[in-house]
Amino acid sequence: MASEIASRNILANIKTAYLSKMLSMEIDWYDKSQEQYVNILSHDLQKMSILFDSKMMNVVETVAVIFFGFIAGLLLSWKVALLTLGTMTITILITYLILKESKKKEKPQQEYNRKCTKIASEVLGNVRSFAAYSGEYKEIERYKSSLKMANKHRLKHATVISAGKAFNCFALCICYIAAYYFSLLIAQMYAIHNCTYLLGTISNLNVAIDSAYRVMRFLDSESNYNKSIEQGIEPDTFNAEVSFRNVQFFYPSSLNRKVFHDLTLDIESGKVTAVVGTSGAGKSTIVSLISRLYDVADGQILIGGVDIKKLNVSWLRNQIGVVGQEPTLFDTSIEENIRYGKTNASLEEIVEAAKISYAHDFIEKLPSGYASIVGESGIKLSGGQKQRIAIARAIVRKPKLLLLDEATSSLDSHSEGIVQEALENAMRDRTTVIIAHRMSTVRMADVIYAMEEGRVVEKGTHNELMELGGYYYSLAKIQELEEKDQIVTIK
Ligand SMILES: Nc1ncnc2c1ncn2[C@@H]1O[C@H](COP(=O)(O)OP(=O)(O)OP(=O)(O)O)[C@@H](O)[C@H]1O
Repeated sequence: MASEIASRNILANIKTAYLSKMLSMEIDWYDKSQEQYVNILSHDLQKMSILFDSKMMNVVETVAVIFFGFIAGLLLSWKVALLTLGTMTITILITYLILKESKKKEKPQQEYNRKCTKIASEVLGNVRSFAAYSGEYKEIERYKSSLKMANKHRLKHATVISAGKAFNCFALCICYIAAYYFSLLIAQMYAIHNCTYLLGTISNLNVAIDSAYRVMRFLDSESNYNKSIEQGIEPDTFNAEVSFRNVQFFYPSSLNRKVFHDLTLDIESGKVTAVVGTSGAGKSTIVSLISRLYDVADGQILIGGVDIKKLNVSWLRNQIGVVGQEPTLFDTSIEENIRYGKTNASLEEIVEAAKISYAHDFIEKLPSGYASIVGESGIKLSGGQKQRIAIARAIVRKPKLLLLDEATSSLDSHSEGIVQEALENAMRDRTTVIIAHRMSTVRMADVIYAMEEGRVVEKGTHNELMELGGYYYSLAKIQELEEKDQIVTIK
């Protein structure tokens, strides 16, 4: 039993360390190797657990049986028949009770295991969102506590089963030994049974050792992200002025394709800057670089005049609010979903953020209000409602810089209207960068950059660029035609 407790704890620690390690990796690592390591999480950790399987503990039981065998042998004489009958009756009764109790204990254990799997898949599937909100540590804690609870219940369950097994072994010994007057035979039979089991698992053992080797090698590998979390300066104030200076960039997973050759652009503090362009022009990459999910290959990104590489990553991300195309909601309450933006936010702050993002009214109408559970990936809410919660999450931290990456593009025109209003409310008195396909969402921007294949081809206000009659103008006209086409098709 003690070895069972120890082995389960070791396995739980390895699982937590593995998830923590994955979350401590740079985003580019995810682009390259996440799939491979998720496989390890689901495959190798599973296989490796054979090393900690309770059946392996039968070796311990064998020793116990031999011991009890000798004790029982000493007791034998004229009471054999009575002893056998009595023991059998008690055994059946105890087995029934143990089975009943073990069923009860198994349920919570399974529930916590399911919770662990859910947390791991939520976290790994939305790693960019967690990085943006520095939420990985909170998740590791959640995973750890669920794993701890699963193990606690597993141990309760194992205790009941082990107690039953121990009693049955004892009872069996007494019965058989009493019948045959030959204790060692039974002990040997049991030992042979366990050896047979060990032989049967030899091939699995090889797989388990192999898997354990891979898991340990990964845990031993170096993670460069941790260093940057601890390093870097944290200026007293955040000046939301961003400058891209001759930036060259390629994604680590496709080194042969440069996204930016020589990108220079300025985001002025307190203004709304929009970036438009065809698909693949590099618009979203700008958002990833400002959040420092990746580092530039050459050139510089300056924030408030300081090279982004000199700033502390967590501090930087805490100053930024990001709203992406697909809102990432987690299967917890609305309140907790908004709190992801600021871990220590009070309920008042959460309500205030929800009011700004026009989410408060619909939240209040839900039966449990802010305590309503949103379901897996926010399934219980509409697209527009989810996006308004995502906006509340982005602004609860009162970010100096707001990055909106196609924040309305996945919505239908009805939801788009209200979300657009919520965004305009959120943008007030903030430096904002809008990445958008649709011209309607960028008209009001102070500056618009039109991009094509990683280069800025035009810069100006909507009116200036329309008058210019160039790239932006043609994008706007194409869109106008497409929208008309859609209206005709719908009619
Ligand atoms: N994680 C990644 N790994 C490798 N290449 C990527 C990655 N993300 C984007 N790219 C590539 O980088 C280029 C710029 O992508 P980006 O997403 O910035 O474009 P975009 O202008 O935002 O496009 P869209 O409007 O379709 O979202 C594209 O060629 C894209 O295929």
